[in-house]
Amino acid sequence: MNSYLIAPSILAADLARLGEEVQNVVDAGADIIHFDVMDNHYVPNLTFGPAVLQALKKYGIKADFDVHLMVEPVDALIEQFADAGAAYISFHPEASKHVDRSIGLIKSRGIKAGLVLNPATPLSVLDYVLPSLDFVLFMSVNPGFGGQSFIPYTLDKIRQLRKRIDELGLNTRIEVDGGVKTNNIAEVAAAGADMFVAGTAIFGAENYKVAIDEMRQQLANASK
Ligand SMILES: O=C(CO)[C@@H](O)[C@H](O)COP(=O)(O)O
Ligand SMILES: [Fe+2]
Repeated sequence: MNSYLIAPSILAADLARLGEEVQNVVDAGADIIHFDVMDNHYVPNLTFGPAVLQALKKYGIKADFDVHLMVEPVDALIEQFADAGAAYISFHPEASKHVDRSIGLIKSRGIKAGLVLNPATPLSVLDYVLPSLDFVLFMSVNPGFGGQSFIPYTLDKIRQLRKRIDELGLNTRIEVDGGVKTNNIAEVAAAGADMFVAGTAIFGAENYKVAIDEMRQQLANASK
C-alpha cells in the first residue's frame, strides 16, 4: 500500500487570504494541495483558473498542486495547468470527447494523470485506461460544491477498484473527494483509498494542524 496523502481543498479556504491560507495548511502538515477548477458549465459553480495556481507558486508555495478539473472541454485547460506547474491533473471522462488522448496529454507533460468518477459513474469507464492512470479520483459527493455529506455507496466502489488494482499488480492510487472528515477517514482508508481530499474538515477547523494530525491518527489506526 502506498503512503497516505492528505490534500486540503482550497475551495473551503478564506479566498481573500489564499496565499496565507495555503501556506498555513502546508505548515500544518498537508501533503499536497487540492485545487478545484469549476467552469459553471460542467458543474454549476465557478472557481479559479491557472493564473491563481501560478500566483500561489509565485507567493512561495512549494507543495505539489493536485488540480481537479470540473470543466468541459478539458484539453486546453490541461495545457494551461501544465504550464502553470500542476503536479497532478484529473478530469471527468464525460467532459472529454477523447479520454485516452486527454490522459496522454497530461502524461506527455510529466504530470500524474487521474480520471474522476462521479458517484453514479460505473467502474467500467476504467476499462482499457486503468493501466495508464496514476490515480483514480472517486467523488463521494456530486461535484460542484464543498461541504456536502459523504455518499456511503462510494465505499463499495473503492473496495472493488482496490481489489482490481491489487489483482493487476498496479500501483494506481485511489483518491477520495467529498465529505471526508476525521470521523470517516479511517473507513475510507480501510476500503482501499490512499489520497484524501478534505475541504471543510480542514479549513473549517479552528486549528489546521490539530485537524490534520487527527486525520493521520485515524489513518494510523486504520492500517493497524
Ligand atoms: O471537488 C470538490 C467538490 O466538487 C471537492 O474537492 C470539495 O471541495 C471537497 O470539499 P469538502 O466536501 O471536503 O468540504
Ligand atoms: Fe475536488
